[in-house]
Amino acid sequence: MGAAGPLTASGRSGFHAVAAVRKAVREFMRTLPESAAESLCVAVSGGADSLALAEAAAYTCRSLPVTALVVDHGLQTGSDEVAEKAAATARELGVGEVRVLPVSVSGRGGPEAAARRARYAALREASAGAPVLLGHTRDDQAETVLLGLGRGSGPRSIAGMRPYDPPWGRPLLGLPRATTRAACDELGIVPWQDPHNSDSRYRRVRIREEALPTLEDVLGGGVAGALARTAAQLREDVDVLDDLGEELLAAARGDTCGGADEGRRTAPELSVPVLESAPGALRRRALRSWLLGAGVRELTDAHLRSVDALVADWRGQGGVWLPGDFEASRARGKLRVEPAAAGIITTSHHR
Ligand SMILES: Nc1ncnc2c1ncn2[C@@H]1O[C@H](COP(=O)(O)OP(=O)(O)OP(=O)(O)O)[C@@H](O)[C@H]1O
Repeated sequence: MGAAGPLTASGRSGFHAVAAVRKAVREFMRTLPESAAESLCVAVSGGADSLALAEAAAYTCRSLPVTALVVDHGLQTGSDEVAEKAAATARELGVGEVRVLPVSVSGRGGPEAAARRARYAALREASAGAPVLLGHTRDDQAETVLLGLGRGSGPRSIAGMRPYDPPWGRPLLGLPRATTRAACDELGIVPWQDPHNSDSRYRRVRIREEALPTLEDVLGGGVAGALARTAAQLREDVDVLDDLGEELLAAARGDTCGGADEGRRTAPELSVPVLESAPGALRRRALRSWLLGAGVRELTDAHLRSVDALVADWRGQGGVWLPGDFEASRARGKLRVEPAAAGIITTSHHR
């Protein structure tokens, strides 16, 4: 079809949605640091969002090598055909290079979560440091915010997905999903409909099909946009607080201007008096960053608050158990974290 070609050559009017998607990509590209804009990948599932995005990237970034990456999870029979069809459509839309990445899906958390992990890992590896554009739209953002609110998540979650969180780029976060659907119509392509997207056993699907329309009835149209705007405002605040948390962490580690030495960076002890003097919101940010840096994963708010209690509510309690068999403890005015097997004597566990 060579859609990018004929659309440009004919200069036909009426391609409003295609133009809107291209504009979003152009504006996104302007925000990238120069070093990140030498080549580009687009993650293409074959759905309307990522196909409209692929066309816009190929058209807008003609001077760059653009590669479409299609992940085949191999979960359903025929998944290879879906992937090949997505790849063929991306080629038709003008993408120069297209790669299908077969992945094997296994591990914890059910097939959906495992597929998602495998997909992001394969995309990251195949992109070799280039930005990877994803087709998340404003509606996806609104759903993410509502899901976070329903779980009682913290501000980082409610702040939603970031437009650029290297290597992931999300140029379409400001556009409604209807625009990508309309763009596909204008381009004359029929996108793949993921059966999961209409399976009401998924909470996200019910948010999309039931909760958001109800909220629109009550609050008026434009709720998705409003939620996305709230998320964007929150992101600015979260970024400031995160930076302050990092400063507190550096102070608690006793870093000098030159930064911590290598040994300290991997398992630094933190000064309790420095942490004690800070507000809880910053302290918990500093502790989170410290624990992640030490290799602790899957930290919940409850874990974080238990570690924080070693600082702010100290009653001589023992170590705090953390996922991955780490233990945080306090002794002689210092906090430390290390693998539990290292022999810390634990008098109380927070499992
Ligand atoms: N099989 C796939 N191959 C390549 N890219 C994909 C694939 N599936 C999804 N993507 C990319 O991820 C984007 C978001 O898709 P989807 O919402 O289904 O994925 P998700 O990562 O599970 O979403 P979320 O991040 O909201 O949980 C798509 O627009 C596309 O860019």
